[in-house]
Amino acid sequence: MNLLDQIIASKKREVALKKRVISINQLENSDLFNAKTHSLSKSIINSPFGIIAEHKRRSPSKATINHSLSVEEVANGYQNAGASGISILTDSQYFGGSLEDLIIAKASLNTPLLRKEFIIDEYQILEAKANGADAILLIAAVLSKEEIKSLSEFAHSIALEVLLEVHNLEELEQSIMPSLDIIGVNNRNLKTFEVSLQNSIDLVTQIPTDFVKISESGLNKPEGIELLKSLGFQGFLIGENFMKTDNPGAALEQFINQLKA
Ligand SMILES: O=P(O)(O)OC[C@@H](O)[C@@H](O)c1c[nH]c2ccccc12
Repeated sequence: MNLLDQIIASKKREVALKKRVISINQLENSDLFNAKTHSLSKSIINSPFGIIAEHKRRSPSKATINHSLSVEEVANGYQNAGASGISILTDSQYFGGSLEDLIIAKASLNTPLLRKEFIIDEYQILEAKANGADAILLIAAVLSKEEIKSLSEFAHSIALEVLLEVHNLEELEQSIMPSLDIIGVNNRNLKTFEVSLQNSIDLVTQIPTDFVKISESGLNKPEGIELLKSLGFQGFLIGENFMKTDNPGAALEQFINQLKA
């Protein structure tokens, strides 16, 4: 079993347990559930570089990245630096995140928030809304076409946008459908952790124009962003490059300044 299979197997157990602790009714009655959402896709297109900056304490491929800063500090730093969106990893077992991180980020921000999670069940989409997310991630590598359809339509029914992550042409062709807002090409293969910008370069022309296009993972050089932008990407999801510093917000600001230069 590869790591991605292990993550999904433990996610299934986690969701089953959580359903017994917090009911759907409780989620739907939470204050944030009925709060107005902000459009991540619009925020990306309305900005010259559309950077979604990620809060990420650790990852299976890198172990510790940054455990010393509060999510509040990181998220505020990102917002002040001009992030178009902020991605909050909520998986605890492999990434050291939590839904509480999302609530804390939401409390001080008006930048669109992405719940970064391995979503396999509608329950997690309700949780995303109840904890302040504006958008959810769906990963094509772990979902069937039918699942992507029903989960994305469900997200739209509660005013959340959907980022679909693909890693190769097969995944893209199988899963493209109108109920998606943003298509993200992951440069990291979640099964082997290999990173290559070539994934983004190869797939960009295959993504229909009606979707916002973003490139994800392993991005750490302004030149890479400029190249990908010239090929048609409108947004960029970046975590480790900022999180590995003592001041992720300042690192983002510096990165954006280099892009403008
Ligand atoms: O830290 P990086 O290399 O800049 O990558 C950010 C983001 O793309 C990555 O965390 C990610 C992309 N898809 C995911 C799916 C699950 C967990 C994490 C991810």
